[in-house]
Amino acid sequence: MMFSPWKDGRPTVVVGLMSGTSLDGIDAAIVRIEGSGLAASVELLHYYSKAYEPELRQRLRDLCVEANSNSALICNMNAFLGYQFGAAVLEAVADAGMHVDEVDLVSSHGQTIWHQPVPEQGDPYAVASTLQIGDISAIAKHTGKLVVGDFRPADMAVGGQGAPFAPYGDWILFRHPERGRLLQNIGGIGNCTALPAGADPSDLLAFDTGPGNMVIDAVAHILSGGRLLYDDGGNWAAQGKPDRVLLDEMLAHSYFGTPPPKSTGRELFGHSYAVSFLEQAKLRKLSDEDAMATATAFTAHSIADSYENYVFPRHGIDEVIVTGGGARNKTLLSMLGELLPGQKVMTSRTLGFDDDAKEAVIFALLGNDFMLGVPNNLPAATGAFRPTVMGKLALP
Ligand SMILES: Nc1ncnc2c1ncn2[C@@H]1O[C@H](COP(=O)(O)OP(=O)(O)OP(=O)(O)O)[C@@H](O)[C@H]1O
Ligand SMILES: CC(=O)N[C@H]1[C@@H]2OC[C@@H](O2)[C@@H](O)[C@@H]1O[C@H](C)C(=O)O
Repeated sequence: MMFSPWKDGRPTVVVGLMSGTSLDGIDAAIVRIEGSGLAASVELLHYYSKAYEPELRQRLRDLCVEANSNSALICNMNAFLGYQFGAAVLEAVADAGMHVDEVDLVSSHGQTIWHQPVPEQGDPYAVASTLQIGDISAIAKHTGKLVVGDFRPADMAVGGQGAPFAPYGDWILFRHPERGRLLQNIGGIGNCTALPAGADPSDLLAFDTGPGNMVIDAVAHILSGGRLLYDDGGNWAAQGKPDRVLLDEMLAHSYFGTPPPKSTGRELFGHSYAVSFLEQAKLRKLSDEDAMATATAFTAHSIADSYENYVFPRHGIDEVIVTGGGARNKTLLSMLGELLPGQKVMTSRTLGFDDDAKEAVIFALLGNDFMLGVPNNLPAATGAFRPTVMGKLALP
């Protein structure tokens, strides 16, 4: 079964949907794509984002915590989010001043609620697994569009981590013939892609560096009594000083000593991590400002240490390009700049690319490849033992 416009080799208009681990909402990128695979070229036509309402965000946060979650809640939310994603597609198209008939495909990441790339030890039933919810049939029936989604399990089924996928788009969007670039996304989790000058896809090195905003957000939320969802601009952290002793304890986490490929999520650095961090901060009598500064320094140091340990020994890097919501945290960026004195640290906006849209653009590319039967995982990034076509299709 081959659909137009892929059958005729025409450019396609795809709505890529991404809902990240920070649980902040739905990003939609409407793009025009020509070609496929790593040779594709992509033009961003419109970017639209819709924040989750606070109650929905809280329910999703609960779904990610074993003690607060159950199968009935997950089952319901899978369908509910499908309709939310469908509605977001229609809103994005209207916001772009386009008609839904102009769209060929919707490609949806879904909302990760569990990601376990390394099976639990000692359980004979344990395998690598990952769960992104937001039913693609609900999106397809709501929008009347073909929908591709549920990409990650396919990579795991061929031995990969099911993440990170960003390197695929980083290579298409940011590779440079003369400059070595290090792309650092700071969303809920931090993930990086090293693109040596004139990189070949097999030279790529990519992995999750650890927490992005996840710990910072949780600490801001708890310390503000639920008033703040994040530390705007990093202003709160800027008023404090990181506690070196606590920071060193945090950086001794086994995740940081594990060489790539590796990926992580709320399972390691979610709510319970933040709660135990705050218990330690209390024992050490840290002020709220110092606790915020320590949580922020934790992300900055985990990123810089990852580069020192795994990237710089292998690749020449000239510039570090930061994307994701963490690019708006000035304190985090200045800490990162201080820890990387030999590097030019900049945001992707400096290069004229709207960093908020990047991940949604990448999922549009992955969905387009799926429709052509083109392998869309990057074994160099995910650790898979072979390339494969990732995704599943729902008809309108
Ligand atoms: N003005 C701001 N100041 C500080 N931090 C901000 C600001 N705006 C956004 N952020 C941070 O960025 C986060 C959202 O980032 P982003 O949308 O890139 O994450 P995500 O895509 O959900 O996560 P991931 O990339 O891990 O899947 C917020 O939760 C917040 O911590
Ligand atoms: C399981 C999951 O949803 N992982 C996300 C998350 O957000 C950042 C990091 O953790 C990355 O591994 C991934 O998303 C991006 C898009 C990726 O696959 O590269």
